[in-house]
Amino acid sequence: MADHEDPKTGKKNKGTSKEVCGYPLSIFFIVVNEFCERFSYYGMRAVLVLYFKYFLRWDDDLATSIYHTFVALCYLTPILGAIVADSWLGKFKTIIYLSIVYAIGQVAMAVSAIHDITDTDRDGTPNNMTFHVVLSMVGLFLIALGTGGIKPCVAAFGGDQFGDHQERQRRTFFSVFYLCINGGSLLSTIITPILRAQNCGIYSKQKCYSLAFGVPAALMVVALVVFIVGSGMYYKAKPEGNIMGDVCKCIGFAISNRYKHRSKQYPSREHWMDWAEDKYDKLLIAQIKMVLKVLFLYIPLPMFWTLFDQKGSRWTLQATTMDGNFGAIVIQPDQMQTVNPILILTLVPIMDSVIYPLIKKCGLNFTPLKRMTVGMFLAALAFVCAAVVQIEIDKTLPVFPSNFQSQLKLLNMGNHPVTAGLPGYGQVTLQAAQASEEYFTFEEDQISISVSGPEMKRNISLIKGQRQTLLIPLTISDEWQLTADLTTKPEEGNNAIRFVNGMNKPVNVSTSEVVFGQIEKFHYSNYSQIRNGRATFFLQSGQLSCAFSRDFGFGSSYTFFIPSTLSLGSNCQESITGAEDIKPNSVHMALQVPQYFFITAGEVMFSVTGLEFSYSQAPSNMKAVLQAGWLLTVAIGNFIVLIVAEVAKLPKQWTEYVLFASLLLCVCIIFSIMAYFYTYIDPTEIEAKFRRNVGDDDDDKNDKQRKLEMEMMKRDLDRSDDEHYKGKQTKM
Ligand SMILES: CC(C)C[C@H](NC(=O)[C@@H](N)Cc1ccccc1)C(=O)O
Repeated sequence: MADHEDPKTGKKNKGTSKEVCGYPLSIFFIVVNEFCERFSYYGMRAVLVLYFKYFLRWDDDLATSIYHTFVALCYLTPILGAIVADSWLGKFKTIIYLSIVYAIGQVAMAVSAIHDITDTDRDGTPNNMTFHVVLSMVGLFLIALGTGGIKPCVAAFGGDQFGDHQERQRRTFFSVFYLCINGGSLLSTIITPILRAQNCGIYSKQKCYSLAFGVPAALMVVALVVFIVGSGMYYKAKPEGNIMGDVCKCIGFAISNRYKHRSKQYPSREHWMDWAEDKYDKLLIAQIKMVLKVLFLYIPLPMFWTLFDQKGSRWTLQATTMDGNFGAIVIQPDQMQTVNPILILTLVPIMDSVIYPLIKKCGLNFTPLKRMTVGMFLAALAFVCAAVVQIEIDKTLPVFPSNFQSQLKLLNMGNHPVTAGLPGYGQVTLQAAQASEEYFTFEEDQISISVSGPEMKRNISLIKGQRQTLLIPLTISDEWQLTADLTTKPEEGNNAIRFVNGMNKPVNVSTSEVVFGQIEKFHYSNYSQIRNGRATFFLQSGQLSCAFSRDFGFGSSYTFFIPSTLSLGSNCQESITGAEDIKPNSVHMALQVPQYFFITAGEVMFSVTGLEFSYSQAPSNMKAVLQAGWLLTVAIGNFIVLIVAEVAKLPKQWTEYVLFASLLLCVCIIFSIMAYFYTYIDPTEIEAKFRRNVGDDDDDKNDKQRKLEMEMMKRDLDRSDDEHYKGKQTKM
């Protein structure tokens, strides 16, 4: 039997697997597994909302709530996976079984997105939507169970591969692990939207969601195979029975025993958990103390994730009000999110090889808890940057009417100039086919407008809180029309475009992608969304057929007017005029880079460190449980986003950013105080001391001596130093 194998079990001992450059070879399989798994998870997530909206045909509200519930579930299930791993199956088997569940879930999603399965009339839309909804919900549930369940196990299992002599390598492993997470997620968030945009199908070609889910499913199978291939090389710590059950019973006993002995006649004990000593093993009590100490420290942490997870929601919404034209490339608002993994891939190596060593060289002891505090501070700073950007954006946003106001624009549909008298604004002259530059604001419910050339006078009813355009007709006998205009910026950085037909006959308008439909004479079309860039519009009315092109930025709204003078042979490019109802976004998306930089630098300091900290401070039999505790802070953070957004309905977005920054700053101060009183421990050392003591039980030591030793150990546990971080007593 090889000397790196346990003589009793024949299994590998910790830190004794084949090494490459001082690293156990087994971790190669673990990091590749993580890369593929994260590709699978983030790739599927990237197209999920669109799948809900355009395939299942759900409305925006339902799509976003199911999406957030799914994400929250993914961070709640780690606790299940961790309990199963630490108490029953062990991490290796848990990862294998839950990965199979996960892969089945991904395959279910891919199958649920094949429209041909229920498209009996072959019109391109599924005929039995229930089948697709049920299958996709089952798929998502299995994925949440799988991804969440294996998450705490994979990180802890990776940490397990290192021996006590490989402390430095283990820390590097957690950085590489984080790089793999972000490498996988970056690639998939770029690739799966491209796959989705393809057309596929047997009977009819539709957007290819099945491929966008199928590739992540395949990657999950690859992740599983890679993990199994490494099987012979892993150190597999054995689960120690129903540890979570024992922990709960032990805590329960300590509390009830303390209560029973509440009278002053009983001497107090150093720690409330010491009241369990009457019944429970001292080692178990020591391990529970370690876990509770860390979990207590985690209480303020969800606030970090509350800010962090707003990248995907609030910040993406902010980007929709910005200009994403970077010259050679145009960035869509949701693509800004890829800045995070890109920065992670650059910042992690820089931090590890330049910044941290430099800080060490300066003689500063930059302990994990200090790093996490700085990480929180940087995240708060990111939100201050977001607030500053928001203030800049607000300056460029249109002023929409309040609930006590209404706004009106005028559009002269005639061939001659007209002068309109508006209460409070005097005389406004409009050339033929011209619209007023701005909206006029009124507080009245009704106004009287007199127009000269031809003479007309009308009473106009206005709607509070609304914007309207008054179409001034060609002749007195024609109808006066009021359009309902937008009172919000168009979504997702698109441009809202509509047409007013000033001709005496209907006209059809379309682009290669959008059909405005037939617009009756003197009527207007609905708004249609046009993406940024150049768009060409085709007009067709009887014999008349022409086209004109316009360049669009982001978030604008235009009303294009088709004049009555347009006829066969007319040049549409020159004849069609456009009124700018909402100006395009003018604040550049590049201004979001500083906030992304600070939040990502914060993430590197907070999350990468926290991952390793959760491993290093956990007792050997509760490594996965503490990883799950760490991930639980992410789940709670996500819930806080929902609650705060609902409760604190602030009038201005920038004030909400400042509120979040201030909350995190307060939490950061509280955390730094808590961290100051935290003393790092070496769980292996403490556990070894307790075990040694149990082994020595047979020796004929007198009771007094043993009691003294136990006392010293207990004190050790409460005050122990972390030699890896300083060598002397290290706080914070
Ligand atoms: C929240 C998780 C505990 C940490 C980790 N996430 C990340 O590393 C993100 N930077 C990944 C990402 C990718 C694309 C867009 C936004 C974020 C994880 O997933 O394990």
